Amino acid sequence: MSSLEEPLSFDKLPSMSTMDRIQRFSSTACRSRSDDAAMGNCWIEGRSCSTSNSCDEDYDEYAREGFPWKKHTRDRDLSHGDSFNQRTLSLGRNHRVFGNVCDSWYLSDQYNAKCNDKDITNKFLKGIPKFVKIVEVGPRDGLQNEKNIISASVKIELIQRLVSCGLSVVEATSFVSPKWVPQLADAKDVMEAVHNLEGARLPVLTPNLKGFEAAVAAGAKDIAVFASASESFSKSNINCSIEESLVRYRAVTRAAKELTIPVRGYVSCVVGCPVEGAIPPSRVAYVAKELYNMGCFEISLGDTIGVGTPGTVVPMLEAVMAAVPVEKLAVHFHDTYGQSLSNILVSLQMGISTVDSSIAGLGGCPYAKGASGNVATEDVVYMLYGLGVKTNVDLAKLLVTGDFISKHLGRPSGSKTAVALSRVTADASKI
Ligand SMILES: CC(C)(COP(=O)([O-])OP(=O)([O-])OC[C@H]1O[C@@H](n2cnc3c(N)ncnc32)[C@H](O)[C@@H]1OP(=O)([O-])[O-])[C@@H](O)C(=O)NCCC(=O)NCCSC(=O)C[C@@](C)(O)CC(=O)[O-]
Repeated sequence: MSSLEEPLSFDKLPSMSTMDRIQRFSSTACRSRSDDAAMGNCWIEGRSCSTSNSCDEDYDEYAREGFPWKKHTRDRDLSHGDSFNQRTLSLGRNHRVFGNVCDSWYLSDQYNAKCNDKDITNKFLKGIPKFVKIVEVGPRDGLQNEKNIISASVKIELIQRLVSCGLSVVEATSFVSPKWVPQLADAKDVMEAVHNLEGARLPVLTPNLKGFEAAVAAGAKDIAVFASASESFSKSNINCSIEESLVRYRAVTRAAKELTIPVRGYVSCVVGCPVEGAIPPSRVAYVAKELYNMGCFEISLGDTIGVGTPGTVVPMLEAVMAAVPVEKLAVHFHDTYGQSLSNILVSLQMGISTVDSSIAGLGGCPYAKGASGNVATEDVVYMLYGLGVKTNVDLAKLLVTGDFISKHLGRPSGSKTAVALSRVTADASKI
């Protein structure tokens, strides 16, 4: 067995000190074009930076950009197509770590050689957006199902760390009944502590006007409402029918509009329901359209129990896209059957450019039996990097953040990328 295949113990997950070691081990932060060629690196459709200064310029250009909500539109307009270079991976000035590690370790010639073939790239990847907005749901969806109560201070630090990773949207908590979701009973404390954080939107879930008012009082500037395409799930999750929930959410969106608070809408069980089984795409489209019509600026389509495959996700998306513009849609996959990344890939190919994910693959809904964690943010960022899609998220910092919360929860990360990279960094430290 090679060292890369050796089982990994939890204590080998990347920590701050491991990342420091990587930084020391890495060569230059931004190699010349000729070096890139020598390494066989491949920037799909992209320009690679020629000097470390040019990398800094690239960084500055991004740092000057407007608020991340706008970034998506702007990036899609870029004609020079710089979709894949080191700044994509690591935007922090002092955190070019992972880009270097990638260069020397993970994206070696054998994995990259083929992507020089433009025909293949165009045939399979041409519909994919150049920029994907990641909506981090770890502090809310990721933690809501945890049995042991996590302190507000850990939640607050988690949110701060996630924002510092470059994530432009971090769902912070839920203003729901503490009897229904005890883990998030501290929503007020968490929101009051983070609401002034700069650089990211911090939406919170609100199931009714009571939750909306509490959220606003705690400083929330973005909210989300959550409906379902399954009657049974609606009943078990929010104790009302789909239609009753839509009535409540109309009241919430009206109140939010008066305060110019943006509202995101979720549709749960878009592929399957633990009670009803398969859900017809037309029902998902109906609920998505209702949320859109009441003013939700974005509709996130949740495969709550993670049963979807590209075979079921594509028809569902086709139905929804006939009712709601594709640029208003997001996808939200749980990884119960290991299908999330393939489902995300087909969603991107169909033009979706907003993806929900959760640090370290945390997650699960307390009212969806059998639901496992969300797709891990680290895995999504890694895949998007490989596709040459910009995210502006710093993978090195994500790894450290995933390590932080996994240690607090006392279990290994659910991110395959985090586990794999921890092996490599452990190997690097032995050299
Ligand atoms: C919707 C309710 C409140 C209805 O629950 P209910 O029991 O029908 O509500 P009620 O109006 O009869 O009130 C019962 C008690 O709850 C209180 N209450 C009422 N509203 C609130 C509120 N906002 N905040 C705090 N307290 C509230 C209310 O004051 C009262 O308190 P009591 O008088 O008994 O002391 C309840 O079912 C609930 O809180 N459900 C939330 C469940 C939840 O959070 N599920 C997870 C999120 S959804 C999800 O994870 C899926 C998603 C989004 O990630 C996408 C995907 O993967 O599919």
